[in-house]
Amino acid sequence: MVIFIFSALIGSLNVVLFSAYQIAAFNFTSAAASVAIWFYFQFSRNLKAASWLVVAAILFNLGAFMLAAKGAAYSIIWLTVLPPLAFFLLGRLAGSWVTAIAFVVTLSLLVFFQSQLPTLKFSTGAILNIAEVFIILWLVFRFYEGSRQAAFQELKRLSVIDKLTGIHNRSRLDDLLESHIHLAARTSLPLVVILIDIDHFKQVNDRYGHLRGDAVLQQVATALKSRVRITDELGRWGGEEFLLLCPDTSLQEGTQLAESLRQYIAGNINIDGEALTLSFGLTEVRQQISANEAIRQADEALYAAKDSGRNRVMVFLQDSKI
Ligand SMILES: Nc1nc2c(ncn2[C@@H]2O[C@H](COP(=O)(O)OP(=O)(O)OP(=O)(O)O)[C@@H](O)[C@H]2O)c(=O)[nH]1
Repeated sequence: MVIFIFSALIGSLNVVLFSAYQIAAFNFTSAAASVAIWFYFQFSRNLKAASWLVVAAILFNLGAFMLAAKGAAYSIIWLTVLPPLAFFLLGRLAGSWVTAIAFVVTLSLLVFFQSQLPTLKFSTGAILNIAEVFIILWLVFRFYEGSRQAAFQELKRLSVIDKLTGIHNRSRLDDLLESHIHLAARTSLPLVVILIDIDHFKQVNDRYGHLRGDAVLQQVATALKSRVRITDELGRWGGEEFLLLCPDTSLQEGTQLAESLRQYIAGNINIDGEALTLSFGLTEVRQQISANEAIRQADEALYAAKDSGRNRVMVFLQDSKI
C-alpha cells in the first residue's frame, strides 16, 4: 500500500510538474502492480512470493525510470533505495544477491552506454565512485539485516524461555498445554499433566538467601529436564512450581516417572546435608477439557500431596476424591 501511494504520487507529480508522461506511465504501472500484489497476498497469504513480486516491481520501476531518464546523472541515485528494501523483504541471503546483481547490471550498462549515449554525464571516475558507494551500501545493509535478524531471534527465544532456569516459561506452557490437550483428545493418546512443587522452599530463601534459592531452582530444573523424555515438556509454572507435560503416557507410566523423579531429587540434591524434596500432583487427560480444568485437577492432587506430608506423588482420580 505504501508503494502504491508513493508511486501514484510520484506519477502525478511527473505529469503535473514535468509533463514526463513516459516516466509517469511507469509509476502508474508500478502503483497498479503493488495493488495487484496486495490482493494476491490477501488471497494467498504467501508472504515469500509476495515479497519477491514487490522486489521485482521495484526493480522494474527503477530500471524503466533509469532508461527513460536517458542517462541523466540524478537517475542513478534511485538505485540506493534497493538495498534496504531487498534485505528487509527477502532476508540476508536473497537480499544480498538481488542487490549485488542489480548493481552489477546497472554498472555494466553505465560502462556500456558511456560511449553510446551523448547525453550521459558519467566519467570513468564517477562510475568508480558509484561502484564504491554501492559496495558500502551492500555491506552496511547486509550487516544491518544480519544484526536485526539475530536480535529478533533472541527476542523470540526470550519470549518463551524462563530466564532463570532456561526451561519453558509460563506463557509457552499455556500454549503447550492447550495444544497437547487438543492432541490427546484427537488421537486418544493420553496426556499426563504433572505439577511439581519444591517443599519448604521459603525456608531455603530465609536461611540461605535468594541467590542460593535461585541456584536451587536452576539445579532442580536441570535435574528434572535431564530425566524426562525429549517429547515431554518441562517449564516453570511460577515461583518454585514446575509443570511437566507427558504426551502419549498413561496414568501408570506418569506415576512411575513422577516417583522416579521424586526419589532422584531427594537422593541427589541437598542443601548443607539436608535433602531437598518435591511434591507431585498428577492428572491424566484423555478428552477435550479446558487447560484451567487440567491444572485444577493437578493442583488438587498436589495440594493432597502437601497436605499428607509432602515428598510424595498424588494422583487426581476423576470419580472419587483422592
Ligand atoms: N529464590 C527465589 N525464590 C522464589 C522465586 N520465586 C518464588 N520464590 C520463593 O518461593 C517461596 C515459596 O514459598 P511457599 O509458597 O510458602 O512454599 P514453600 O515454602 O515451598 O512451602 P510448601 O510449598 O508448602 O512446601 C517464597 O519464599 C518465594 O519468595 C525465585 O524466582 N527465586
